Amino acid sequence: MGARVGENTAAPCLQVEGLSKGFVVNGRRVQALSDISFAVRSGEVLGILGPSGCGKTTLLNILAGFLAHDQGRVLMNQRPVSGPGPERGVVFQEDALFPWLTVAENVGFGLRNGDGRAGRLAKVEAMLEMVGLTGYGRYLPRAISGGMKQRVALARVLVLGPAALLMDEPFAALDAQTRADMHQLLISLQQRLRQTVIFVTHDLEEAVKLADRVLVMDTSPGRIRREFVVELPRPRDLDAPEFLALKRAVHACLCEPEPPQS
Ligand SMILES: Nc1ncnc2c1ncn2[C@@H]1O[C@H](COP(=O)(O)OP(=O)(O)OP(=O)(O)O)[C@@H](O)[C@H]1O
Repeated sequence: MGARVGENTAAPCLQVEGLSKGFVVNGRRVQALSDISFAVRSGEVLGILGPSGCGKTTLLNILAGFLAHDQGRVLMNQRPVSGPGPERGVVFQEDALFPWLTVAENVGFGLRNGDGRAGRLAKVEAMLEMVGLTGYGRYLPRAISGGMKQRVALARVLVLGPAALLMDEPFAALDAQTRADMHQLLISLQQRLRQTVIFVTHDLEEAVKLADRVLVMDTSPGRIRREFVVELPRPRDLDAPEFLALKRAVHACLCEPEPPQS
């Protein structure tokens, strides 16, 4: 078995056991993921860090149920994941909003009619307030900035109350200041909602800044190399010696040569 981490959990929200996935490209098999195992506690923020091509998106797509795996299993609240489900909300790098719908309509899109119109509007308003977009409900996506679009994308998922939020490099396309603002937003949302979050990134600082635990991945095939527990209070002081020491340790891990393939 590969690295197995996060087992000291009372009630795992999400469990991944012995997960492998390959693709056939031009008649050649590419092993994207090999024997990945980890667990995520309810309310935990897990960062999955690795270089381009290590299988981060493939892993997230499997957790989301968009992609089938070859071996192993994924359990969400003890039930096998066999496709997409409302208990797993996904935010992508690109905002993927409906351009013809307003901000409020985008956020309310997945809400069920059972809430009634007033109930839906109230939920949407509350969520817009939570992501700092009060007053922007009537705007179309083309009239707001990239960072605001990502806030809408986040609100659209969170309004459905998912048990786990899955994020695929959600801030990679944003400029540095907007990215820092989004980090702040995610930290405050997580503190308010105690939301379970799993995000993949190739940005070392982002991983150490946001996560309770960071899993560092190997490439070819994608495997978990090591786990780092981040026991630093939030919001994290990026200049604190403990933060810098952890960043150095994660960086050194990323720079280690890949182990020989078995
Ligand atoms: N649909 C696919 N068909 C064939 N090969 C694929 C497919 N999706 C991913 N791969 C291969 O699987 C490996 C992992 O790709 P993946 O996109 O998951 O990595 P990543 O870590 O997310 O990379 P990046 O950070 O560049 O987005 C790569 O070798 C990639 O070429």
